Amino acid sequence: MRFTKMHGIGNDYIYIDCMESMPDRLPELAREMSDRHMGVGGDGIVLICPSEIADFRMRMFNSDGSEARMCGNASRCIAKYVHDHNLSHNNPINLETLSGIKVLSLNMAGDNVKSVTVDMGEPSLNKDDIPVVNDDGERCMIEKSVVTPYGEYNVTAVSMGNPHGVIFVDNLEDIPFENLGPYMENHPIWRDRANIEFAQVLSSGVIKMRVWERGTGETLACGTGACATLVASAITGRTGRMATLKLRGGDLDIEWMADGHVMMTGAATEVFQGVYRRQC
Ligand SMILES: N[C@H](CCC[C@H](N)C(=O)O)C(=O)O
Repeated sequence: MRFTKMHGIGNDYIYIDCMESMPDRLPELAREMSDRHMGVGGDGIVLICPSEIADFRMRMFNSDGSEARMCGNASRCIAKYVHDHNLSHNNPINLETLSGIKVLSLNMAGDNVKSVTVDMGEPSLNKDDIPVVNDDGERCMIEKSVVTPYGEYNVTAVSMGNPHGVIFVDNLEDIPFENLGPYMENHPIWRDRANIEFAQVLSSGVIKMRVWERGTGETLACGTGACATLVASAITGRTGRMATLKLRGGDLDIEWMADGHVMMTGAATEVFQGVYRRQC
């Protein structure tokens, strides 16, 4: 099985071109290929498939085998892949996802893809959309206090087509990330677990963040998580509607437009291609 290893500012996935055929037992394949010792190694797998309603269709599986409804960093890498591998010369490219069609704009330098801007669509703060277990009759969950064995934290729930819990802290160095991340990912307030973002606002236009992803654990970057963090920051008055999100793997420029759509711009990198011998 041929594959291409790519990353979006360090959020590394294994990309499989499924324009002709689709492997079976995808959760098992995701777990096996993502293993960093006995497989290829990655945060998960991403399938590039034909679509009847867009240019391409994305399916994305976390390293634990769970399928996600949207992946921001992978969307940018798909745009670069289909351009570089001559699958399409459209610009923008329409990508079908489980969270609707996303529009991917290639920012070119000559024939090289310098960066990609993704229209991530509109966020939702409605607890039913995230989904959050609704135990207090509130429509949204904004700065809700959650008591944990590691201290009390205020959580803001945002959907970018997938669930996010955003926690603002004074200093990212001072949090018990390895314990708090999985605890919050699996907290019973989430019906389907959640991606957890820890964010430190550095200025009105710069936010530093670390992310514990649902189904993968810590990643060096999370595109949907960066968008969710910007939205949470704007609605809680910490920043405006545009900021640079500084993640461990690099920066993303995010803007929450007046029309409600969130635009995310960042790099996409192809690292190597290979042939995988399936074990399962
Ligand atoms: N772990 C996420 C999917 C990957 C999202 C992230 N890698 C991104 O770039 O948006 C979830 O289960 O919803």
